[in-house]
Amino acid sequence: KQHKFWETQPVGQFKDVGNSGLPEGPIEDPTPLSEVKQEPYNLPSLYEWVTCDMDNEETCAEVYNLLTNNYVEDDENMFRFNYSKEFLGWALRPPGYFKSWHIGVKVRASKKLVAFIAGVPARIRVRNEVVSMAEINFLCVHKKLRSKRLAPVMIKEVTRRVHLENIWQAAYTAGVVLPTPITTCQYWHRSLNPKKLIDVGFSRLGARMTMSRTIKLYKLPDSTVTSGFRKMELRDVPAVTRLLREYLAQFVVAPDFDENDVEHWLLPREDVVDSYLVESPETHEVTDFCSFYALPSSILGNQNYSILKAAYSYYNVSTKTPLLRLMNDALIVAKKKDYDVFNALDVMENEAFLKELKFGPGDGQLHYYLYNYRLQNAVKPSELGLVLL
Ligand SMILES: COc1cccc(CC(=N)NC(=O)c2cccnc2OC2CCNCC2)c1
Repeated sequence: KQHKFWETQPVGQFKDVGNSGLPEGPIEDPTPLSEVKQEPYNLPSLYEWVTCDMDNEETCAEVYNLLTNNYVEDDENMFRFNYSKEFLGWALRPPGYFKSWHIGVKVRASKKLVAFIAGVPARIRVRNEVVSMAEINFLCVHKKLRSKRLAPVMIKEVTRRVHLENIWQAAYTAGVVLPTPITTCQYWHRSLNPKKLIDVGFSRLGARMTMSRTIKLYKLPDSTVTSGFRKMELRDVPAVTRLLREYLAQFVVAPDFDENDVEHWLLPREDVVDSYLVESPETHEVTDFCSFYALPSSILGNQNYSILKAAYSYYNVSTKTPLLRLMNDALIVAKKKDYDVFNALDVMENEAFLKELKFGPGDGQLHYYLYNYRLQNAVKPSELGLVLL
């Protein structure tokens, strides 16, 4: 019964794990475009498909409101992701994006948006193969329409529209185990505003710890310590692209960023994404890079606070500045920008700074998946160079 839908899909199946007879790579071959289903999948008659034009303020607000009230919550239902409209506009419109991959479901009668799923194109390298993929994200069904089996038909519809653009693979993450994770990551949190985190129930006062002792434990300097540390600017795109491409080459799965991608995904945008680099004062060479994105959460049911300001570690490269010092500067700027917590996954080389910089382990895991692409051996989180929003 479990995974009835996923057992029908070209994904690594649990029964095949460890079967070294199956080759690494695409599971199914591309279908000739003429044979791809031309018309949308059937929805229950009360509902209709809509394409959400994220250039349109009103549509962006509809998607924002649906996610704000119905998207992913933590395991204890105390917090819910609250992606901002600006963030959604950024996340869904990278170079080469397809409007047709921003898919909504509306109630025919009321025109109310009750479900959403989105994809964006990405070139992802898997070992030595660069594969054109869709990164699928923001699958959301209104709380009142759960268990109506809407998610499978939405996944089939976005897959159909991705196929129409001659793309046959996808990457996605989930907090739940589906057939079959390519890796499972642990998430970690670094308190920046411990008093608020304890007040809202995100953290608990440590045993034998007082509040003042806890505040002192997480205190950070007022300014960064690395000389040459500054915000990334447009003129830095070529250097950051070189630095990032060289760095990501070491991972089994990683984005194949070009300058256009770097300009979109890493140039700072107020309250969306922040990027800093170290430019050597002597040689003016860009030697290090760190970045984080802004993903607040609604706090469900607290008298004093309604929003948790969270920064999420994005891509970081250290070649001259020790990673510890680079990431501590990232914490310092995040604190300065009034973030309450700095989150990170144990991907790439993050493990090297998590414990040292006083991150605590989160109580959940994030699983990474590839669609229609078999990876012989599971990837360790430290071999993963891909961060999805
Ligand atoms: C604190 O507010 C939350 C609101 C909803 C869910 C969670 C727990 C959770 N599920 N966290 C993560 O998935 C997570 C933890 C650390 C880093 N990235 C993460 O997820 C990213 C990447 C996947 N898409 C969501 C954001 C926390």
